[in-house]
Amino acid sequence: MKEFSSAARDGLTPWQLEEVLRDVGAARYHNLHPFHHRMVSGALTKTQMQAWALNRYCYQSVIPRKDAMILSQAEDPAFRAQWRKRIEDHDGDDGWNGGIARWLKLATGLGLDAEMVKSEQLALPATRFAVGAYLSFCTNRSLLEAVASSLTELFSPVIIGERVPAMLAKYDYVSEDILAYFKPRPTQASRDADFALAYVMQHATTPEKQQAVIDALVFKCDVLWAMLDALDYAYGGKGHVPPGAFNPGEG
Ligand SMILES: O=C(O)c1cc(C(=O)O)c2c(n1)C(=O)C(=O)c1cc(C(=O)O)[nH]c1-2
Repeated sequence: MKEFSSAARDGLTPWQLEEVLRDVGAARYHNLHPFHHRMVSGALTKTQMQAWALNRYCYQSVIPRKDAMILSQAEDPAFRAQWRKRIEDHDGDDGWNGGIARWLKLATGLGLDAEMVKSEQLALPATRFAVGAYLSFCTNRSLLEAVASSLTELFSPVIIGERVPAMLAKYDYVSEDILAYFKPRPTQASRDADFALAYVMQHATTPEKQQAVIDALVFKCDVLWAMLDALDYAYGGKGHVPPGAFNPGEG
C-alpha cells in the first residue's frame, strides 16, 4: 500500500504534489470499489440500482451547500466568480433546472418516487454520515483543504465514462434520457478540477500545507468509498438493510 506522507518531511514542487494527488486517486478513488465493478458488469439488481440512485441523491444535494461554505471563506472575488458556477450547475437558475433535478430524473426513471428521494428519509445512515462529514469538512477546515477535497473530480470523468455506457448496454430499463445528468458532467468536472488543482498547486506552499491537501483528498476518497461500502453491505446480500432505510422487499 502506497504511503502518502512524504510531504511533511521534504516538501514537494507543485508538479510533484500533483503527481502525489493523482497517485491518491489511482489508489483510492471509488471506481476501484466492488460495487462499481458490479454495476458496470451488469450484475446489479434493480433494487441495488435504485438504492444507489437514492443514496447518491444525498451527495448531490449537499454539493451546492458545501460549495456555498467554500464561497463564504473565499475573499477573492475572482475565485468566487469561478466557484459559484458549481452551485449554478447543480441548482440551475430556479433551483430545479440543474444537476439536482437531473439526478432526480434518474431516480424517478428507475422507478422511485420523487418526493421520497428528495426527503432523503430512506437513505442509509452511513450515507447521511458520509455526506455530513463532507459538509462539515468544507465548513470547518481551511479554504485550501476544502478546495483540495473537491479534487476527486479529477477522476470523475473516468468513472462516468465507465458507468454510462455500461448502464445503457447492460440494463434494459436504463435509457439515455434518464442519464441526462451525466452528459455535461465530464466537461464541468474538468473545468472545476483544473481550477481547483491550479489553486492547490499555487497555495500549498509549505510541507504542512501540502500534507494537508493530500490528507483532504484521501478524506474525500474515503467519503465516496464509505458510501459504496454502505450500499454493498445493506443491499449486497451479505448484510441487512438498516431499520427505516429503503427496502422494497418489505411488505
Ligand atoms: O459520478 C461520480 O462518481 C461523481 C464523483 C464525484 C466526485 O468524485 O466527487 C462528483 C460527481 N460525480 C458529481 O457529479 C459532482 O457534481 C461532483 C461535485 C464534486 C465535488 O466534490 O465538488 N464531486 C463530484
